[in-house]
Amino acid sequence: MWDFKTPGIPDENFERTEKVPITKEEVRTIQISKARLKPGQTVYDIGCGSGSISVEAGLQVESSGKVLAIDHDENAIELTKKNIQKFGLSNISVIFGDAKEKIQDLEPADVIIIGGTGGDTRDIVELSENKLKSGGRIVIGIILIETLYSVLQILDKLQFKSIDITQVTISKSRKTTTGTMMLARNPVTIISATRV
Ligand SMILES: C[S@@+](CC[C@H](N)C(=O)[O-])C[C@H]1O[C@@H](n2cnc3c(N)ncnc32)[C@H](O)[C@@H]1O
Repeated sequence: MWDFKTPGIPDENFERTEKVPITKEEVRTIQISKARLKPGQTVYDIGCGSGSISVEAGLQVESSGKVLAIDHDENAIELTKKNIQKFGLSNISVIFGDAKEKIQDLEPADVIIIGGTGGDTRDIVELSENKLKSGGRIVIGIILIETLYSVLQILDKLQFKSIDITQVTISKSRKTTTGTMMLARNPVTIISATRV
């Protein structure tokens, strides 16, 4: 059982597989912070991958809230279920399928977190507009510049305000024979906004 509510659970605490990418803990921490989660909220984690965002969100919204974790990859769904079990959470439901279809049947959300859905991200953002409650938050993690451009274009046309764009490049230390060097990871852009 994980005892802390602070975002940024170390990656090594999650079950991992080679087949499923995980949003690294430092980026995850920023995403969770931008989501401004509160107890009792309903959250979608779209492209849940390892389920690390779902677990962090599940802890933040507490047992009075819920998280709907969606992925179209069976390996991701299986891994997410393992991590939910590992952290002993009962407020996360897992949905297998394409988020563009599955999102249509979901109850309205307070927060939608979208991560690494590549070419589908623009369409998922567009569909999210009608699924977010007024005042709800959207947080999008983006790696590809094509995705970034398409999301910026669509966000401007939708009913969102306070659009914030943050790009981070995390470097992590590695010991060498002569000292400690910093190794840079790829930049990640995090867009967050509030539904009007
Ligand atoms: C970078 S991973 C997300 C990592 C996750 N946030 C974590 O912390 O483990 C992106 C995920 O999005 C999923 N995905 C991509 N397009 C999707 C779509 N249209 N519907 C559902 N899942 C999708 C992929 O299968 C993949 O597991």
